[in-house]
Amino acid sequence: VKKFPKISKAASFHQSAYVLNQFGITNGPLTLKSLGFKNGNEPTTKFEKNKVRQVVSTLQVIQGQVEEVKSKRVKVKPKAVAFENPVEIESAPFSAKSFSELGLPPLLIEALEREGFNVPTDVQSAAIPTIRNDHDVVIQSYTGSGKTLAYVLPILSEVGPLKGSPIDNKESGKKTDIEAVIIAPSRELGMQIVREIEKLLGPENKKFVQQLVGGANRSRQEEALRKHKPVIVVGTPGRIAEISSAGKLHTHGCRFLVLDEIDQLLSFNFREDMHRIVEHVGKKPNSGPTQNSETVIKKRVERQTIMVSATVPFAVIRAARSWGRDPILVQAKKVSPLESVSRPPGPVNLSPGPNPGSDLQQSNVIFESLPPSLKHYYCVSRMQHKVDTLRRCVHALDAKTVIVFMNHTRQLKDAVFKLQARGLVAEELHGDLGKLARSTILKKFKKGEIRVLVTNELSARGLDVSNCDLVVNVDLPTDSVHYAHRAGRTGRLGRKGSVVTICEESEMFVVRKLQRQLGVQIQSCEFVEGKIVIQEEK
Ligand SMILES: Nc1ncnc2c1ncn2[C@@H]1O[C@H](COP(=O)(O)OP(=O)(O)OP(=O)(O)O)[C@@H](O)[C@H]1O
Repeated sequence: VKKFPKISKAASFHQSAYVLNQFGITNGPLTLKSLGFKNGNEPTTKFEKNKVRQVVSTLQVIQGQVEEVKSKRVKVKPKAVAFENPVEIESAPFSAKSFSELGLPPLLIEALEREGFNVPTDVQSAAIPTIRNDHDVVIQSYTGSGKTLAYVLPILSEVGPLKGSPIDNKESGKKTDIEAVIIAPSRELGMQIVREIEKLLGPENKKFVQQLVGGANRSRQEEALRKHKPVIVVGTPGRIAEISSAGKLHTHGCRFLVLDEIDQLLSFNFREDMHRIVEHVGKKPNSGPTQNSETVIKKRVERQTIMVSATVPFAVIRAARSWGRDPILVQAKKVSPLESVSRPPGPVNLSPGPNPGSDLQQSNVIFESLPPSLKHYYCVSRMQHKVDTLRRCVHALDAKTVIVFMNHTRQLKDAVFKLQARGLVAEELHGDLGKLARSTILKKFKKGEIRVLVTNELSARGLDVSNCDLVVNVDLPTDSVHYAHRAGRTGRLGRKGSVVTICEESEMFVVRKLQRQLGVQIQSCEFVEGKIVIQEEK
């Protein structure tokens, strides 16, 4: 290996990249240029310098691997870096103070300001430049940290009416192809993403995004595709695959494919539809590859794949490697090659078996998935007293907006009946209700007209009710991934929130297991005379 004198951070970066190249373990397009530095020159701004520092330290970990392999003179093979030794970033090099620092177009910044979004969250600061520089990514950060805008903003900066100046956009109105496909596992989540995009587009440009979720009228959706010619579609896997197979949705030239809640999209019931989607969306090359010999960057001819979730079990890493092109793992204060993530210790089912989520149960949740501001408690109660304990819990914590999780619809309905009988404004939300009833209840809950929403796993993922201050598990979640998503309905975007799990004595071992797997303290508590009493653990 040729030795390079250490001149500067940028040069050191090139050295790392060069060494890695020699061993054939470059992480694809992770170069200065690819991260947005003009011509790969020495970075000048503070933001650019921070980026280099971060990328250098990321690559140094891999370089360390190379050195180790070299000294042992064994066959060089990409080797995953154990995650116990992650790339630590001292400060937050990607924390931008404003959206304009991230190079978003002026019209988009105007729209953000109009909607009251002034400062990007950490994960947005990290994800936006990485996606804008053409990388496939896995975005992982805790619930409620703003992952939706982390991918929506780079898409809107390339696609639709907000991408350029008003003058440029006279032309862009004529574009008719689908340019971004966003997949979400549930109708509710899909609609929520659509609303987030519509808010930014404004009433006059709403038609640029179209929902294609299941449970809604398919012919109306097809009619809207024909009539409005949207550039972004958001939908559930079944409906998108269905309309695409019928030849009514043309996505071959699509530039972005987003898989939101990717770990859930990997479950068995979505398998066929997901297969069709990843095989078809953006698969038609629109121009031949061009290669720049200096920087070894290939111009992208296929879609850019963006995969998102708060929980990233190893199954996601595997899927991302096969569906994405050298994907990069983007977290709140860290950007690293996906290669640096190794399989967590313990048994992991590597074959995509028939058991949905078997991987989720067997492999650890390998990243922080819970907001740090959350407080976790558990309270022991007999089965027949659980609803009464719930009621006392709501009063003791003086919670105003409460989401309660239960596992079985019949018991869920009973619980709502009991709460209402005791004077609490409570409603049920589950899959047995019609779609109209579901959206009406959700709207009322978001407006604060319902104090306690009793629901099941349907609402665990992605549901964004910003002022939810308490989550209660009346039935235990099936595993730590489900706990994380349920808990994440509160404490959104740095707000305070509490999670209370009501369990029987015989279930306490499950709570301890959750505590270990998630790396959080779940304190024992009781509700006495309208107050919460926290008990010291023996
Ligand atoms: N930069 C920002 N400034 C203010 N509010 C923001 C910003 N980014 C996102 N939000 C708001 O924060 C809330 C949470 O965002 P979002 O739903 O995207 O979180 P998430 O990380 O996807 O959560 P989950 O993992 O639960 O799906 C939303 O109401 C969103 O509008």
